[in-house]
Amino acid sequence: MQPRLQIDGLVRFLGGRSVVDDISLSVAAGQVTCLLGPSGCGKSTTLRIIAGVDRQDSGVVRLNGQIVADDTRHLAPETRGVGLMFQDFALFPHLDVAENIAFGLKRGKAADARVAELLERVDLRGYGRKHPHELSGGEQQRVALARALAPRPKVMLMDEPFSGLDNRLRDEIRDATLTVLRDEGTAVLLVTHEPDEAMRMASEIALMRDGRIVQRAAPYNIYNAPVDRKAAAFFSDINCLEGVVRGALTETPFGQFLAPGYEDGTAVDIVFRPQHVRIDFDRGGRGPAPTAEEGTPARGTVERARFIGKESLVEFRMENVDGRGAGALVTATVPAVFLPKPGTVMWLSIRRERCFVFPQK
Ligand SMILES: Nc1ncnc2c1ncn2[C@@H]1O[C@H](COP(=O)(O)OP(=O)(O)OP(=O)(O)O)[C@@H](O)[C@H]1O
Repeated sequence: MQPRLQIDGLVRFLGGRSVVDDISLSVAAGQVTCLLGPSGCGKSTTLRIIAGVDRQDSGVVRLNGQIVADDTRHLAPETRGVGLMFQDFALFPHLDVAENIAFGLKRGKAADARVAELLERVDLRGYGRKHPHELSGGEQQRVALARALAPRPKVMLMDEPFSGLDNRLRDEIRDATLTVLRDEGTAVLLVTHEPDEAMRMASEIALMRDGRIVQRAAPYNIYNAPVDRKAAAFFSDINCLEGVVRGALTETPFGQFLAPGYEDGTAVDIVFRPQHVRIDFDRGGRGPAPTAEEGTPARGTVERARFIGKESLVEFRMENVDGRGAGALVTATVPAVFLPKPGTVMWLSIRRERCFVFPQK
């Protein structure tokens, strides 16, 4: 199936540097792609080029198979047939909800029917005659979504559309928005700097850094197979042990790790997430037996334990094991209240498949 949105080799120079540096991606009908990355990495500029409110220095934008921007062509934003939803989703204050939603439509029976359908869809039946100031933030957001969807855009561009909402409302609105977009079969490109939002919304995440896409994958894959240490760290706190490769292996307090493809002497980081650390009590100086999956357990001493709402964070100082990894700090999260006293000795293990070995930069 032809992608609804396709961009190839987009480049944009601003302030003497390329803030968008050779970006390519495509989004199919019914798919939500999240452009995720830290502030200033070029997400909004990419979106603005696709919308037609900014112009690329090179590259091609295709919507529904048609070129809308390349070296010679630049279709005006209003002729591109894309829906836009930005951070300040400002509704027209002097128009009521129904008039806001109908704004981009030709007046008539079909428009009335579409407005009624959308009011139903965003769960605002009976709100048509209200004015924006009579609505909560979440309700205004849903009107903005309905307004953007009214002309049945095949592609929807969203830039941090939920950032004005408070936390609890945000989750609810995100889910509701997703349902509506899926029902409409819209191809969505959503810009966000929040990994949680991307994990929650995306069929595919395009992780951006310094104007480039460093990894494109489904949320599960990007979380469980990050392309480098920074990509791993973007989604959660990480633990990092340092090692040196010898014979395609590297030694850690948790035994040897495979480091295939690295030359002897390469300095590597062994990266794993705190929620993938297993903790066991010390039984007379002994811990659990090593297994193929969990590797070799290693002993650590609790330095600090904190309860942070849903879970507890426990920090361990690792013991010296045959000269390996002495003094490394490892954090484990436990999904409950678990607050061992500082100085408590415990055994830590990590599932092999949850560890990533990256070259040190
Ligand atoms: N008109 C401009 N002149 C010079 N530099 C610019 C201009 N517009 C944007 N930039 C720079 O381009 C980079 C990318 O900006 P952009 O808004 O695309 O980033 P972003 O990833 O969307 O960030 P944020 O999440 O903060 O909006 C930033 O470093 C910004 O300072």
